[in-house]
Amino acid sequence: MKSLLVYLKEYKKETVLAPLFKMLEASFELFVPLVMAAVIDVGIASGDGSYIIRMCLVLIALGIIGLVCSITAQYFSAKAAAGFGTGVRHALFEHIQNFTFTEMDTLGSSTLITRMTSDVNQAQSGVNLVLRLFLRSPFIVFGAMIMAFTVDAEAAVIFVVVIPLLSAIVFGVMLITMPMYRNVQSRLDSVLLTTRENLAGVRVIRAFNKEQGERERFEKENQMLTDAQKFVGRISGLMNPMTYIVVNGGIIALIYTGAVRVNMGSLTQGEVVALINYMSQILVELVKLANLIITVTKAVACGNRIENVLKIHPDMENGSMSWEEGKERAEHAHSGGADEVPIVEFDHVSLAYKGAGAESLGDISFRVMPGETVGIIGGTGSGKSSLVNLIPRFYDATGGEVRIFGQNIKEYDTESLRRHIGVVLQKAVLFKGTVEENLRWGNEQASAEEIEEALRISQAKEFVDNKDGKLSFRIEQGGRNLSGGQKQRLTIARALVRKPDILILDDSASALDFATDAALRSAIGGMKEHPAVFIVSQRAASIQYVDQIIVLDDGRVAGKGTHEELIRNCPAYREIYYSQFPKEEAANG
Ligand SMILES: Nc1ncnc2c1ncn2[C@@H]1O[C@H](COP(=O)(O)OP(=O)(O)OP(=O)(O)O)[C@@H](O)[C@H]1O
Repeated sequence: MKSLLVYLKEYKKETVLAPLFKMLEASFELFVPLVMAAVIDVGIASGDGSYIIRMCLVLIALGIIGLVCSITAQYFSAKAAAGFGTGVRHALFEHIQNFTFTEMDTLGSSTLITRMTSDVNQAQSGVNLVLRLFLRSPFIVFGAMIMAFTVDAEAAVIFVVVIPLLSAIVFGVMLITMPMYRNVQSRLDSVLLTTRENLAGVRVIRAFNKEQGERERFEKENQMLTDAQKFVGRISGLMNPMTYIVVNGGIIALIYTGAVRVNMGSLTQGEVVALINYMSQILVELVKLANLIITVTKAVACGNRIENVLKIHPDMENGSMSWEEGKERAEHAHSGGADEVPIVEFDHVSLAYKGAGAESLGDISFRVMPGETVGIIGGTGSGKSSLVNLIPRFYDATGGEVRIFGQNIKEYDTESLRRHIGVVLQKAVLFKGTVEENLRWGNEQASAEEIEEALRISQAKEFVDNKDGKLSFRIEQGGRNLSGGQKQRLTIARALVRKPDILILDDSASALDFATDAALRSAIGGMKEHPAVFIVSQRAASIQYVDQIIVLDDGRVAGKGTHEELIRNCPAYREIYYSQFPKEEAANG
């Protein structure tokens, strides 16, 4: 939590003024019992009405001044806490943007959402409360004790016994509950994860009649959260009765001692009332302190969870070479007489995901020249997506080397690298906004002609033209007002608007009919500045005519070459091909 306090730096003035005004309020509060004692001992004892009225006016003045101080403190603490929360949220968001896919996989998005929202809110309330109470409450507790000593040292000994006892209870509860709040937060993560999964997959759940199972899963997670909260609540709940018992015991002792000492003539009635008032003030303040400690305990637990995310440094180091620099080097070497340098080269590449035992890719080697089209085919889980994900450096190879223009991909600045790669992922994701806004994600500066061209190549032009408002047609969240095929075509257009040097289509034509898929491939083939294209597909027809096909089987290259070569030499390819085109059909075709 400590390192988060830097986000209060901009609010130094507020962090000083808020506790100071609270202390000022507390100082006025400490005088109230003395004024009341004077009203009883002087005003009432001598029947002096005007004295009583004057003292009552003093009490009202003390109250008003205290209120003004309190409101001012509240203003400063709220300002500092809100600024702190905004700063932390901003830093967390920025930090998460730098996470690699590996970190995102490890942490999971639901815990990151909890940390960005409820954890930050909790830490913010902690800061707000601390600024107001961390000086005020101990000040009143010790101030009231000192005032009690000035009233009557002998009776005040009771305070010396009561305060440490109360402190022991308060701090004891705090120490016990601290780790429990951490547990509560992680249970909250699980509930959010279940909720998110349920909401994201609501159609599938209904289609498979799994509502009951999902309900039970949610209830189980929710029950575990409730149990954890109840348990910690019970322990925290012990604090108030325990503190009240001790304080009321103290008041009884005070009334008894006071009565004896009033009888002896060494204490006045007003002074006994003042002592009881001080004891009550201490009780109220300790209850506030206890609540403060509970809030702070939660805030620290939440702050630590935020800090743990901020402490994660992406294990992917960014290089400094720009795409243009890499390309220039390659061209320079070629014009100097060397062979043309491949735009992408895999040299004995392997990949084992973090936490996964086995390798998902092993010993993969191939070279792709600029403008070439490569097809990647293989059964489900054979590693096709894993392979193409290494090209924009979504993951780093755990063995071997991926090279772009002959340079290790790790030498490149990832931003520059990704600017030249158009990726169309398996799952078409669009954002709420117009068609044009979505396409401009690919390139904000794209001209109207470039957008039209991208729509034409991706076979999306016709359906966009038929939509109300055409490019201004509003896409709903997640693209739910578009069909699967329309979404896929728009995500392809978005990647094309970027005019990439490498275009990766990861099973991104799966929702298109054969004719549209063929028209798409032919339009990509006819592009003026033809990028190197990687087509990942389960359909042999989609990759049959490409320059090079890589056949993957269980993370290994089972074959590499043109369609004709593979039909002759690669049993795995033959099996896939003939399962989709029975021999007679293939022979006739
Ligand atoms: N982020 C990840 N973390 C851990 N393991 C992963 C991750 N992504 C993929 N894998 C594993 O790597 C292997 C290859 O998966 P990959 O998605 O690359 O296959 P694929 O050939 O693209 O499959 P499909 O055609 O079904 O999309 C699988 O065993 C999968 O479980």
